[in-house]
Amino acid sequence: MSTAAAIEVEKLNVRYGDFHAVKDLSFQVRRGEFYALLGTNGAGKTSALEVVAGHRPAASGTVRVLGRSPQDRGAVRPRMGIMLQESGFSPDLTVKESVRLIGTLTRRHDDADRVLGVAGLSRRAGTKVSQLSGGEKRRLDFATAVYGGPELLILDEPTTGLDVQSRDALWTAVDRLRDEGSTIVLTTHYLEEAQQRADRIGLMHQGTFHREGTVVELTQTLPSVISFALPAGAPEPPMAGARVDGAFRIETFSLQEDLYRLLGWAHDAGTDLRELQAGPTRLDDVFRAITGD
Ligand SMILES: Nc1ncnc2c1ncn2[C@@H]1O[C@H](COP(=O)(O)OP(=O)(O)OP(=O)(O)O)[C@@H](O)[C@H]1O
Repeated sequence: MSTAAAIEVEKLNVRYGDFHAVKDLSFQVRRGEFYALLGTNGAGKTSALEVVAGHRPAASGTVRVLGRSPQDRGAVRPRMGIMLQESGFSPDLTVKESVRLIGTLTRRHDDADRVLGVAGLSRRAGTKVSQLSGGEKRRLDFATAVYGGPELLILDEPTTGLDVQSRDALWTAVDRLRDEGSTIVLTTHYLEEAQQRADRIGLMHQGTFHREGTVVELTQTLPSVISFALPAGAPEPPMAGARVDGAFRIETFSLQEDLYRLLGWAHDAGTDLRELQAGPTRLDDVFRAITGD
């Protein structure tokens, strides 16, 4: 395995008793890359990231983080920020104390007030963790993950439960870290978050990858769709397509070309293309295709 990668996972297996949650999963995240691990509920994303974070042992397989074993916490934790789905803060500590404690435990250095500002928690600095709302706890998780501007940032569903402003603030902070060269690994069920930012995406279902690639590589595996309706008595359109409830639905890998042809035909025939819709394949479509829904 090369040491140029931020994360190297090879044939990772995670088991819970008899249940095989992650099956022979292999992937690499390059340094400076934004990598999104997407998938269905229970696909095994968190289980895989917990191994990468050093929180869970693998049943088998090899995992290297920044060239080290994730179990080598003394070497890895100062360089890696982690926001998993469940935080383990002491309820009696204040927000600021919690951030400082994580800094001490991970041996990362930063200005606690700066980080609380980034996470929108400045006014909550002296509040006990037990008195935070769900969204505020999530922001505290984020604050501790970005404390010290880590080289590698792991974000497991970071925006779940956050209001729009908090989400925007989180992405601003992540984008800044990325501009500074940090590697980002994200899981999310908001596919547009990944579609907008990820350099590459791994799509997981039932413990393993079904696809991996850039957004363009993933979406070009499925056709785009052109749909429209025609007025009564109009001639047949120039390309074959399915007819659903009187509307035409044409699947194509040459969207622009076919659209051009269709518009030319409608113009020449003097026909309206009613409710015309045409759009590139979205990540949601690829996602639905792998899960068979
Ligand atoms: N501690 C555990 N004991 C037993 N089974 C578990 C445990 N943790 C997770 N699982 C099971 O392993 C599978 C993978 O769970 P995991 O949390 O890794 O999925 P995920 O892809 O992160 O899902 P989600 O998108 O719903 O968060 C699920 O079927 C889950 O029920």
